[in-house]
Order: sequence, then C-alpha cells, then structure tokens
Amino acid sequence: MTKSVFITGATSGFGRAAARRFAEAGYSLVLTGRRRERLEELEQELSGKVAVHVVELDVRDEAAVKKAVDELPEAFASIHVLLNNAGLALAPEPAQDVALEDWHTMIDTNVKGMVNVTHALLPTLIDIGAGASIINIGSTAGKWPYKGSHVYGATKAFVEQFSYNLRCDLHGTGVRVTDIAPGMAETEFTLVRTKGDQAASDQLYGNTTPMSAEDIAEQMFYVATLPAHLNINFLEIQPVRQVWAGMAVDRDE
Ligand SMILES: NC(=O)C1=CN([C@@H]2O[C@H](COP(=O)(O)OP(=O)(O)OC[C@H]3O[C@@H](n4cnc5c(N)ncnc54)[C@H](OP(=O)(O)O)[C@@H]3O)[C@@H](O)[C@H]2O)C=CC1
Ligand SMILES: O=CCS(=O)(=O)O
Repeated sequence: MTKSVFITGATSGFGRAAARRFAEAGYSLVLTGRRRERLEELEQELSGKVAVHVVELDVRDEAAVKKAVDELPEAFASIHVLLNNAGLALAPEPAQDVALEDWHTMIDTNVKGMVNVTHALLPTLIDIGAGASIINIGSTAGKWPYKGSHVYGATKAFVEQFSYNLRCDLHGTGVRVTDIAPGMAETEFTLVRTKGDQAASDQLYGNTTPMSAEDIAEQMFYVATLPAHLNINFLEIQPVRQVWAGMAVDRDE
C-alpha cells in the first residue's frame, strides 16, 4: 500500500527537501505552500516518480486549510505522515524595536497555522492508526533563549509542548508525535527573517558548516519510518560548530 505525506511549507528549505526524500521512498505527496510556481516546479520534478497533489495554501487561513483537506483527491485521502513544517522567524532586532505585526505573523503562522493543519488532519491520521506520524518542526530557539528570538523562540516552545500534549490525547490510537528542533540550517530562513538581506544570510552561513535542508529532511524521514511501536518525542539537532552563547552581564562603565 502506498503511503502519503502531507507537507506544509514544501516550496523551500526543509519542506522541499522532505518532498524529494519521501518521493525517493515512493510516498505519494501532498505539497502545500503559498508560492504556486514553486509548487508546480516541484510537481513537475517529482510526478514522474510518485503521485503528487499540490495545493496553494496559506496555513494561517483556517477555512482554506479545511477546504484543502476536505477536497483531497481519493488517492490522497489517507495521510500517513503530517509534516508541520511551514514557519518563519521575523525581525532579529531586540523586542523593543520590533513591529507588533511581525510578532502576530509568527504566532499566526508557527502556532495557529500548525494547529489549523493538525486539527484538519487528525481524523485521517487516527483512521490510519499505528505507524501514522505527526512531525512538528520546532527549533533549538524553543528551548534556548537568545537576543532577537523574542516571539519566534516562544512559538517554537509552543510547538514542543503542543507535541507532548497531543501525544497524550492520541495515546492508544497508535498515532505518533515528534518535535524535531533543528539549530542553524542554510535555507531561505534568514533571508525571510531579515526581509531579504542576502548579505546577512551569506554572513550567517559563511565560513562555517551549517546543516542543510537535506540533513533535516533525513531526520524527518527517519522519524516517520521508525517501527510503528516507537515514538521519538523530541529530536534536537545542531551543527557541531553551533553551540549556545554564554550568559550576558550588564556592567557599570
Ligand atoms: N533554517 C533554520 O535554521 C531552521 C528552521 N526551522 C523551522 O523550519 C521550518 C522550515 O523553515 P526553512 O525550511 O528553514 O525555511 P524556508 O524559509 O526555506 O521555508 C519556509 C517554508 O514555510 C512556508 N511558509 C511560510 N509561511 C507560510 C504560510 N503562511 N503558509 C504556508 N506556508 C508558509 C514557505 O512557503 P511559502 O512562502 O511559499 O508559503 C516555505 O516553504 C520553519 O518552521 C522554521 O521555523 C527551525 C529551526 C532552524
Ligand atoms: O530556528 C532557527 C534556528 S536558530 O536561528 O534559532 O539558531
């Protein structure tokens, strides 16, 4: 029986790499994101290998999410893996310098968007039961505070606790839940965070060894294809060359 994976944020970074990785293993793909042209490119690339269904979708739009799930073609109606990947960070400036709108965008996307999609797909995942997986993409930022993380890190802390609580309610259904919490990985993430500052993105990922989108896609695939009786609750993964900053101390001149 061919398994299906529903990927949010499939137009870039981790989500696009995951689409390719699951396609390699013969999964049918439901690929979503706001950039239709990128969805169509990926569909063109992968539809020769596996069945692909693309949906132009903003996860913040509750009605659109429900419609996308309700209108899944029969061949994609049974979803075995949900990759709640869509998300972003905005404004790496100190909290006091950040527009409230940017905070709302991160909450609406990383928190409300994730719960919108999860709520819509829970029934089909429960129908699948043993072996089904919900993989939520958190972040090291959800555990470890740093300057400029403000609401972003807090949204990822939500991802962690939501994942744990979801596990408790799904207990007995066989559905697994995992929070994968990456550190620094080279995608469009920093370009988005800095609203298009390519130099800032190049500077962050230059002269070091960040993780790649493929590194994280491999973790997603590993978690999703564990034996059905195993659940990884939390998987934090960083580049060897990234560690936590020390405590900062304010001193008199
Ligand atoms: N790269 C990193 O260092 C890390 C990233 N993460 C998390 O990983 C996830 C993927 O990020 P990454 O691949 O790095 O970044 P990218 O910016 O490369 O990809 C983000 C993806 O999310 C999608 N997305 C953003 N907003 C929405 C929305 N409102 N509705 C639907 N899709 C949306 C984008 O698609 P589109 O714009 O087409 O809608 C895009 O496909 C995010 O949740 C991020 O927070 C976690 C830890 C580290
Ligand atoms: O979530 C992204 C990773 S980091 O920018 O917090 O290191």
